[in-house]
Amino acid sequence: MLDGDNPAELQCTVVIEWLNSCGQATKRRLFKRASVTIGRNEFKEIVLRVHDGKIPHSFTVSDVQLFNRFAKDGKCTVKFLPENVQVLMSDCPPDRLSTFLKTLSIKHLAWKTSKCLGDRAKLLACKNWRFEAISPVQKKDVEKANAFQNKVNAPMAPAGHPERRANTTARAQQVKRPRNLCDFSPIKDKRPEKRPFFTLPTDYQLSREQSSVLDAVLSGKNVFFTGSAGTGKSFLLKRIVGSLPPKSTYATASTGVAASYIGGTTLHNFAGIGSGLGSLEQCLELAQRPMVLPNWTSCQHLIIDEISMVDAQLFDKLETIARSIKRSPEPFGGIQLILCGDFLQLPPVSKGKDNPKYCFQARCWRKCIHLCMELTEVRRQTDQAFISLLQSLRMGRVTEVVTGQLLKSASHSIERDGIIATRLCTHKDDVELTNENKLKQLQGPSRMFEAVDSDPHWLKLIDTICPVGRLLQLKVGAQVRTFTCLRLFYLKITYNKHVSFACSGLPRVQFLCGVTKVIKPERWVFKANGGTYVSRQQLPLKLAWAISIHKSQGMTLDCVEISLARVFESGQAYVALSRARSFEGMRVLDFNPCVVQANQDVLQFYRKLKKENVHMQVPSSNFVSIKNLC
Ligand SMILES: Nc1ncnc2c1ncn2[C@@H]1O[C@H](COP(=O)(O)OP(=O)(O)OP(=O)(O)O)[C@@H](O)[C@H]1O
Ligand SMILES: [Mg+2]
Repeated sequence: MLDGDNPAELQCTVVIEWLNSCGQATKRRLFKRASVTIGRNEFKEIVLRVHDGKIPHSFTVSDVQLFNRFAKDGKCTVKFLPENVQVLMSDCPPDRLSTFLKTLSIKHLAWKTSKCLGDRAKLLACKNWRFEAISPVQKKDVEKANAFQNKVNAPMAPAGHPERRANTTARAQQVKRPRNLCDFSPIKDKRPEKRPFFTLPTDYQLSREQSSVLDAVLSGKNVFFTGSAGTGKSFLLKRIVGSLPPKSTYATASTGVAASYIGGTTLHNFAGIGSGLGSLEQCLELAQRPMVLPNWTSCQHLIIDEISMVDAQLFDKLETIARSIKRSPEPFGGIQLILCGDFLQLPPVSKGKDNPKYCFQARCWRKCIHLCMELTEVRRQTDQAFISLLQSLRMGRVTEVVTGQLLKSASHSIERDGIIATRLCTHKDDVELTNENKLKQLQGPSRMFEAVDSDPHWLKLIDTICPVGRLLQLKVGAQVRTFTCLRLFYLKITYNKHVSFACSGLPRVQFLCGVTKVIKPERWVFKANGGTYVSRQQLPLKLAWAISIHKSQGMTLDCVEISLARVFESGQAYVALSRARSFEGMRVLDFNPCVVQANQDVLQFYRKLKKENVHMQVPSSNFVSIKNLC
């Protein structure tokens, strides 16, 4: 069971170090799992308490340094200057750590604006030691913290002016900031003056149904959650990744593109079993190589996105490997599974097999999954008529009205400002051909940009996970999509831009909104096996006249042309059509109702889940227990 919703409490590994005047630790205590809580003492001062269920250690947060450079990896250190003690926290769920630090920062600065008691007054007050949990951050706390920061940053009043003293006191009270390390208060002088330093800690909001999935995951259950395209499954997965302890959590997906959305790696790379087509013994041997074994031994929470593309045989193999390596008879060796995807989208890749089986048809599925949940609210599209059209296509139902609408869309004029719609193709060679031809048709010389990779040994992995290629050829007028690194791995994609070149030789991209920007190389960092970090530095661009439907799974597109004549998989047409944000932004070429197919086994599986739901009469209609199913 992991910690709940309290933003002033964290469950993590803690080391407390008592330092001497040279900064060396004279005493050290390790708490493998402790709760760190922000509270107040009997004098209403802010206190940080570390408790592992035995004797608590409490430190007053008066004069502190905070080292939070690695907060996104779930690590940070708080140094208490008067006591010369530091508390090192690690393996914190990154999102929770960020909220915790923000709460600490606001409460601490708000407290600094109040009247503090001196040591003598405290002695005279003769109060008993007390620790009470801190109240949630209120608007007034934020206002006080902002007022304090404004005072610190205000220009110095002239000597002798009454405000001079106030400035000086606030500056002196300001949290000490070590060089080259940012603390939890915003960096001084870099912000426009009028902007508040803090706002109420509002995490990006999950819908009610998304929250109930998160709760189920945090309660430790093995969860499979599904939902049609655009219901926010990957959005929620990112939040789940940020809410689990990083050391024991592995975020994976069946494809490299999907993995990069959630800041993870491919399931194959995590498992280290090559293609997974070898015998169980061979796969087990591969999984026990020194570079791979730590993945398995440290993994306690395994996340898999786009589960519809994971083959049943592979899932069964992984389950056996997990039990064997973990030496545990529990399903999946006791690893918590968080699986996500829509089985009515792309099926597992056949790799020579005639009829690959879906993951839910795996022998171990039933014993592995405790809960199946469904997200029902579509977030990608807002037009209800378009959402209904997509829903019937998902179920493989193509009425005459639907056919008529899709045929009509062929005449949609979606090009804007000379930008051609991105074409979604069924086959990879069509994509390459389209992009190459379009580039060739442009006048003028081309420029080649080569990536700088950290380690050629990991080239294959980098090529699979990194959204940008090693070589990028561009010409003036090329249509590209841009990828922006957000945080350590997450990326944001923007489409349909035109290229020219700046004097520096770097491409200048004109965005759809009219803004023009010179694009500089970015660095993508990935975790390879054995905990090594590998990276690629390259321009965050890719040619975007065409993308394959397989690569587009998980994307949202504003301006898209879809060619469905060579559809070869069930769910493929639905994946392509459901990428469009709006019906008006989509043009379907050569539509034929027979390309829309929903797999009968999947439909039956979903029907069973729904039926069970009715039997159980669970109030929330999307909450289903897997018990007695399949
Ligand atoms: N709670 C939310 N608040 C704001 N935006 C959201 C929320 N949930 C999802 N979205 C947005 O909805 C869009 C679709 O979300 P997402 O890509 O996660 O859907 P999905 O279910 O994974 O779709 P697919 O099955 O196609 O992969 C994204 O633009 C995402 O940012
Ligand atoms: Mg998704």
